[in-house]
Amino acid sequence: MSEKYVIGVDGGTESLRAGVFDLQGRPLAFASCPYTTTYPHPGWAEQAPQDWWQALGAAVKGAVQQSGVPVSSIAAISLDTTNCTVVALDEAGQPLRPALLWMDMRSAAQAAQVAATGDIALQVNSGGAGPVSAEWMVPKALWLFQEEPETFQAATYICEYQDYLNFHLTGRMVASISNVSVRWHYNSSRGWPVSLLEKLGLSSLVDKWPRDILPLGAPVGHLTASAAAHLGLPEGLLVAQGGSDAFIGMVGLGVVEPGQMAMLTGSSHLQLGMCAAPLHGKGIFGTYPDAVMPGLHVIEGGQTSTGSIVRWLSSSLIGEQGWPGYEAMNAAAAAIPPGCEGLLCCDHFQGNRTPYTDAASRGALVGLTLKHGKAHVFRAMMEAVAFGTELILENMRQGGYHPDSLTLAGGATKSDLWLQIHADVSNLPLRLTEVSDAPALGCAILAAVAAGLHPDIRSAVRAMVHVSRVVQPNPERHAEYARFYNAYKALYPALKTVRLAMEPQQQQQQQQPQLDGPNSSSSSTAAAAAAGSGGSLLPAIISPSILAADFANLAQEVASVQAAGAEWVHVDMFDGSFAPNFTIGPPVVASLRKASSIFLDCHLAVSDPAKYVPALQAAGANSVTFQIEPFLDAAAAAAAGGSSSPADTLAAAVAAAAGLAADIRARGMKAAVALAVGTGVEAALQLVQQGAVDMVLCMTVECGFGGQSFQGQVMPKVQVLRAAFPGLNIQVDGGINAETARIAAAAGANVLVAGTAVFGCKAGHAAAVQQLQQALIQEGLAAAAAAGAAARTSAAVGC
Ligand SMILES: O=C(CO)[C@H](O)[C@H](O)COP(=O)(O)O
Repeated sequence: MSEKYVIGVDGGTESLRAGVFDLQGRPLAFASCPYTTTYPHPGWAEQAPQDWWQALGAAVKGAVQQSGVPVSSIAAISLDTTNCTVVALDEAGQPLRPALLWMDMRSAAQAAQVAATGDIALQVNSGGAGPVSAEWMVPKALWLFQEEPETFQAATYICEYQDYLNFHLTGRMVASISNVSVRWHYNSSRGWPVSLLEKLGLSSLVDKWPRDILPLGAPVGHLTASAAAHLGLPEGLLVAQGGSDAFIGMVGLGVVEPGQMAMLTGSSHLQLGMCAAPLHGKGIFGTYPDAVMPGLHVIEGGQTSTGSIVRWLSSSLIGEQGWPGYEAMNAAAAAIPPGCEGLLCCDHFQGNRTPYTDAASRGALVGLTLKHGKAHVFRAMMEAVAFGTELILENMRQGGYHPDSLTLAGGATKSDLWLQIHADVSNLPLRLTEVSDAPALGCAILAAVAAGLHPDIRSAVRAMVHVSRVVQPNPERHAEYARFYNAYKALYPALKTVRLAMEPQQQQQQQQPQLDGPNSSSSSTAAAAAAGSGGSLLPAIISPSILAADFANLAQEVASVQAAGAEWVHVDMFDGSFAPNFTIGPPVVASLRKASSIFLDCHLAVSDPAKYVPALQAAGANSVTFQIEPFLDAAAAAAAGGSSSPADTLAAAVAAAAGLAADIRARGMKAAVALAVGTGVEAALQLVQQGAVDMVLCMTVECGFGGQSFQGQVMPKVQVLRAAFPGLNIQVDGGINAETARIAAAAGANVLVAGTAVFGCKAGHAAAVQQLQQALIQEGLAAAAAAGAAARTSAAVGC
């Protein structure tokens, strides 16, 4: 059989690049063709689809010509594009207006409307905590619907750059599973986000989307005569389905097995990992089922400014005259020890995508002295980017995803020093592959699979992706970086406080509730960071208790408090035995889960909590809190009449409670322990010390009924826990209102459960949630100011 070749096309932001590859993945030739982006208004970014088509023809012809291979030996072509780049097309596929490029931000208001629906489809934005990005399909289509209704109505198709090209190549309108899963809120088990669109009054959008969704590497069709003439290829040539550029890059990097993670570096960093099971959580985008490999899920993290910071340093700050070149800078920076002799950088020059999802966050250089030079700044920036990556990975690990390696493509691979810093900080091997143009190779792989030249994607990857180098982490360096990484983690909450202090009052009010910590499912505030948490990423969370809600309208009540800014709801489950009331069981939790993506914070104030844990898992609970008293009572009963010391009895209770907590966690839920008003703090201290629980609930009323008065005598327990564990989630529940919230926050609580104060608030749920958030924020800011003053005083004394 004569040699066969495939073409991979990467439709990027600025240009389209085509490559001709052999079946071992070796590129024979590449050709690129640029196109123009226009910015008609601030935040808008548009491209002309006709330009893409011209660029495709020119680049493919150029690459084939340069490769020298006969066109008859080309077996298939596949392409990826930027995403989500939205086009509105008529029946013939002609654009009705310029395309809204992926980075187009005009639909920010629509994105907020999408987020306010609280629909289950939004699970892929930080586990439902959002925010929704204006870059994505539904906000962009909603903008067209609201702002250009005539275009929306006239459009036969509202789809992607990808779909436009495939339609003109083959005459077939199909979507890629990759694009629709990652940016259209499509879910391969639930289908189109029908309930989301219904809530937006946008149900007609589904009819404008391509009807068929193809997996990667599936045949789309064959080149039409006119397309073949345009590309200089034979009519009838097979076209294989590609998808979103970065996600196809995963294939080109050989990232197709669970645990593997791709890191695409350039002006930004994108982390894309393969997971065996679905996973959702704060600060995590995805997981997207089947988006790349059938049966696997893709997890996504991202840093908005990475290579761009280094470029800013060289071109804007230092300038051509003073910049000795990357080689010299790398050599000088390599001679500086980890931690840059006290210089620490925050890489958020363009905000933070994950884990904080805070567009307003900003960069910083902290610890500057007259000794520091440009090589220190250069290294501090590289370290900051590596710390930012590690924070994303740490957040993913806490959610249950453990990457085993990073496979890199892009600009960062040019610096050996930067690679080693990444490997050391994250303690992971870094793999580099022979073909750095991973998206184009990914397309070539998909083309080869569609043509039957390799049996499936995995085999094709084995044959066509070759690891050229592995950078191993240095465990000693990893340990050395721990201190600086922890300092980096303290930067975001500290800088947020500084930023708020610099902003006008009104802006502060708007921003404070968005101070998100990555490891919760909540809005968070500066309060916890300032309340003695030592700069940890502790969130501040409002968890309205549905005990005070209208039980006949629970779904609406929950949607309403979520829209009001609460990202947890507290579900009190009393059995009439432990607590003198009989409330809700797992079936209600299951119904709530169907209706909402909100974080379900379930409190089992029952005599036998273990009995309900499997049912709560099946129901979709996110967190299970159990009372410690049944364990204390059981241990005391077992010890009665024997010779056990009180310490032994306590240890037995703690061991049994830790066993239940482990079971809860093994089932994928957070585990928490609750203390009744009169119960001492010792067992909780031991459970936290052992790392057995994620949160301690200090009840501030006796369990049973809402509407009771806050019992302030509980606060010393909160203070003891906070002093011992700065990073612990401490919840208070009972009689919490704006006034008592301040007392609890000042003591160190960062998770407030409030029933009557939220559901009984005459001014509405939003006003109630905001009041509670403000109480936390003001306590936090006051504490931060005090901490800052103390720090300034000691520095002055030191002088
Ligand atoms: O657990 C509870 C009572 O056992 C309730 O969650 C708690 O009391 C909240 O209600 P309120 O804010 O009305 O006091």
